Amino acid sequence: MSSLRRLFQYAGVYRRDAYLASLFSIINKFFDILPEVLIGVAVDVVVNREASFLAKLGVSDSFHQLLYLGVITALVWGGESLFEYLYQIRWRNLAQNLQHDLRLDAYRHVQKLPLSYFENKSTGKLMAILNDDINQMERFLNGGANSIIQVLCSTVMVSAVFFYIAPQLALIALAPVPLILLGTFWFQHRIAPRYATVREAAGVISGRLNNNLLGVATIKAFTAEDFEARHIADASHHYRQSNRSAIQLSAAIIPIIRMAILSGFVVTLVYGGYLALNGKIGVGSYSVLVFLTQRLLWPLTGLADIADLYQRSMTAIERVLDLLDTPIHIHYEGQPLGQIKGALSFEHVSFSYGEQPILKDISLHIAAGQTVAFVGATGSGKSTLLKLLLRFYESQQGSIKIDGIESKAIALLDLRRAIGYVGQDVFLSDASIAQNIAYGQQAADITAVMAAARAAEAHEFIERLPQGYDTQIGERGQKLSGGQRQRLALARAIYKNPKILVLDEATSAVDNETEAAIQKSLDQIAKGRTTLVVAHRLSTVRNAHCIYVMEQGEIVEAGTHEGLLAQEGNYAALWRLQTGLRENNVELV
Ligand SMILES: Nc1ncnc2c1ncn2[C@@H]1O[C@H](COP(=O)(O)OP(=O)(O)OP(=O)(O)O)[C@@H](O)[C@H]1O
Repeated sequence: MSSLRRLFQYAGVYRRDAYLASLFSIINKFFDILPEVLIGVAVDVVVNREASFLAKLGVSDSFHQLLYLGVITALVWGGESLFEYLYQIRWRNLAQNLQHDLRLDAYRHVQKLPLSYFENKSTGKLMAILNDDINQMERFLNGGANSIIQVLCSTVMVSAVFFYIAPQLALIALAPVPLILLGTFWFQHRIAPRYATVREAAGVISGRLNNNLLGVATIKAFTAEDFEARHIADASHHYRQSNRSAIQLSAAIIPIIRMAILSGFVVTLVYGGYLALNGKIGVGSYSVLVFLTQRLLWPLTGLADIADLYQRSMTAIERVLDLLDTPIHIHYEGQPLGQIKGALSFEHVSFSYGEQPILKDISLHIAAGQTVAFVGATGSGKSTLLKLLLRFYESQQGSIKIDGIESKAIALLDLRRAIGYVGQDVFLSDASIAQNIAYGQQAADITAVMAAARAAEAHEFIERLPQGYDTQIGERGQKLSGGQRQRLALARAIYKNPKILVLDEATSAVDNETEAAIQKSLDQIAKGRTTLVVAHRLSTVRNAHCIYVMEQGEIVEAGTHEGLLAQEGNYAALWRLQTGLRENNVELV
């Protein structure tokens, strides 16, 4: 029940809707049961005529009694239909509203989680929760909730009629009900973990599919189709197995409950018939009881089905609510960041993703408006340092300051708004080029978009595209070349017009000539901004005010290009290597 309680708490604003929907379900059930009682009254009319129940109410003529009965029946059916319509509308709209809220809340929450969360979770599994699991709720609220209420109602209403007509018989006929309810609870308890395994397995399939669809070109290039198909087959097999185990239990419950029902039905049929034969109850009452046993006990077979649906939905909802309860562990709040100059300082910053230290006691100061570069061996921690600035991760020791303000004290969104970032993995949306450059803005300022594209040396290639700035670039920008994608990412950061520009290998995929052109515009753009650049090609960073050479998480050399050459250290050796190869016309770097 705890999942249902959690769902109720979550759906607080819809409580009124849920109560109304439940009320309509109850009224509908009331009308639904009445025809059986009316059959009894009809039998009573034709058997007892002037001595019938209706005659006692004052309708003495038998024919009039029948007419009277006909009108009541029409009203009852009309009422049943009306309230069926009303409860359907309420429950189904409630399902849609709740699902919509839950989907948005879950998505918003996921967006706030730290990057480390995503590194430890498969995207596919998250997709399974955000999509499939949330959709499960619709199934439950569309039918399940109403069915539970109606089964409970019919049990209460029919029991009342039973006790009114034949209390002894009622006790015997209803004896299986508690057993059925207990059995259903037991079943629900047993099947819950099996459904949890099924949902997990569904998440794994979704994860694998997602991974493979993203890597379809690699799969083809390595002719790994069969290999990957086997992976999917394994995941699908696991899904099938876990479902099989759930099905085994789920399929047994209805036949078992039916047997329990059978006992109640046989008792009413035989014992009730015996009472009628001996004149202890009337024929009309007997027929009402037989019909009502049907009406009472049959829906109880459905109870198992409902319990099954309930458990499946609750397992899914539990996963969504757990996701919503995942602590964010990031301080979004903080002091607002007004207009900044862009001075940066790293003071004794140390960081590790896990056990292994990645950055060790880094201290450096970047004056506002300066351009600095980080170079060095792959894996030495350059990107990590930039990510700490954006607070993708929080440093374990030391502090990073912007204009002297501790970055952890700044409102996170303000901090990120002040920084234009081009990461190593360019992410573009399935939208037009203009929308990608003006990313995150409702309306793109096309003049500014073009200016940013010019600065990133992207304008020419964009103009050559058939639809220019309106060209749709496909999912993740797959219709563009790697270099074109990078230039769009750069244009996007420039369009943002930030005080701090962070470029992590932002031009690694473009040719030397384009890079030189970008370099020229960047020299212009960097004016009045603090720019941090990570690059492997040293020629890109030779004009920086300061170049930091990193090795295994430490800054081992720092200075201007000329200064570092004069030091004759790692930088000078790397420079000679890169330019030496150039002199021999080998374009390797
Ligand atoms: N999210 C992560 N979780 C765990 N370890 C990570 C993560 N990101 C990077 N690392 C590790 O941290 C180290 C530094 O990585 P980083 O990306 O900062 O290096 P880099 O100097 O930018 O390298 P490159 O020049 O290849 O881009 C590497 O050993 C890497 O394996």
